[in-house]
Amino acid sequence: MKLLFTNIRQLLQVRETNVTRLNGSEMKELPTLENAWLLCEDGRIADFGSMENIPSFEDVEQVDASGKILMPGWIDSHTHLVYAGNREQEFVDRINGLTYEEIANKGGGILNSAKKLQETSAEDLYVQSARRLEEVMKMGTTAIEIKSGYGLTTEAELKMLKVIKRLKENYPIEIKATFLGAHAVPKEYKDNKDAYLDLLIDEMMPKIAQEGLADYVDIFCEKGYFTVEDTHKVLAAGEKYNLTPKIHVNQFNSIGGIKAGVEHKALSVDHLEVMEPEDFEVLKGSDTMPVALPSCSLFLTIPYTPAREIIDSGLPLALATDYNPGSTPSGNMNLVVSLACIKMKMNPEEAINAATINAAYAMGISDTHGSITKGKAANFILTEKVPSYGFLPYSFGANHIDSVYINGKKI
Ligand SMILES: N=CN[C@@H](CCC(=O)O)C(=O)O
Ligand SMILES: [Zn+2]
Repeated sequence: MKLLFTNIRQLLQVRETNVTRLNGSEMKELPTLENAWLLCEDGRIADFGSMENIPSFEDVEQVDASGKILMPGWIDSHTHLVYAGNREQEFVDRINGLTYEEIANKGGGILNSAKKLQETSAEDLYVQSARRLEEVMKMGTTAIEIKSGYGLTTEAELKMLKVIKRLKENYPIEIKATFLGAHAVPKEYKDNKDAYLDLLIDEMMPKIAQEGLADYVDIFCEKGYFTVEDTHKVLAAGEKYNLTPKIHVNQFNSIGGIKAGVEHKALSVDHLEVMEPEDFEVLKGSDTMPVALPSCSLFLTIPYTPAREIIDSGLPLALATDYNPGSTPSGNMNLVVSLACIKMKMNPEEAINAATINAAYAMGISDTHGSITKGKAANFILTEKVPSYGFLPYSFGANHIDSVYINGKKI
């Protein structure tokens, strides 16, 4: 099956040879082909070029992209999309003055979602999660990472990871699964966190590994959740099962989690709303991708990740949604890219690079996703008629998506 896009106003993120990640000032450049064509074959990008030199093709389905932009689909490298119910009440509590921390201390927050999830059947959880997955795919997300972490018992963590597996089987979108058993300490282990970590390491991890349910391991390294020492322990255990770390750090406090992540060769360190000079230093020269989650900052009214300092110090940066019921009940990557420009002072080029090439790196799929490169997955956003790519983050709140393609098929 061949699919040919013609008269593309702007073909974005064109890389003749694969680029796995963009550091610092490299993020300013977004290679763009004006008035272009692109051919897909068997779900992959076969060729592309300028309309001035378009070859003649036979047996192709043609899409006229006049006035439209064709670009790689968004890659969302950090989500908690599998969850039960919602936390609308906590939203109202925060409007009325409580903080996220105060709500968590009262037994709300992650523990509230864990209770709901434990009481929800696997089937119901699947149906709720599938609806969210379909929603984000329509908004241009063509690859996504999904975490466990609202189970907090062996049974419920496995239930979450099996739902992710079922989503992988039933949807064309690329999905990576992350085991986040260390998301919060369950009530029953309030005074014995070590016993919970033992359960996580000695019972949950072996079962998850045996059934091949996770690609990555995560931990919420934060005051009131898990310490740096806990982080070392969980990540070292994950290594034994080939679970590469992708961790939650520096959301509210800088306590040394980034250093721990880098020492364990974390693929990414995520959140980073609070950064100290030593955090920048440990990231320099590492293979770890910093990931910012601006819609979490918007929803919780907490600081935004200091993107400018990160990029201007020569580091790479990726963007993701953090879609979850407590801190970010939104999986809209278009909004994330707008917020990155508006609130974090990233240029449109930097934000688009952060949500495509660098996001692919943070998900471990750089070889196959994230750019318009021959042989990569034919995963695209075809926009409505827009004047140029800068209009996408500028006109925030609108998605401007005409259609989304995954593996060369319109979804
Ligand atoms: N910070 C930790 N975990 C999630 C939020 C969890 C929740 O509130 O349910 C996050 O990334 O923001
Ligand atoms: Zn998160």
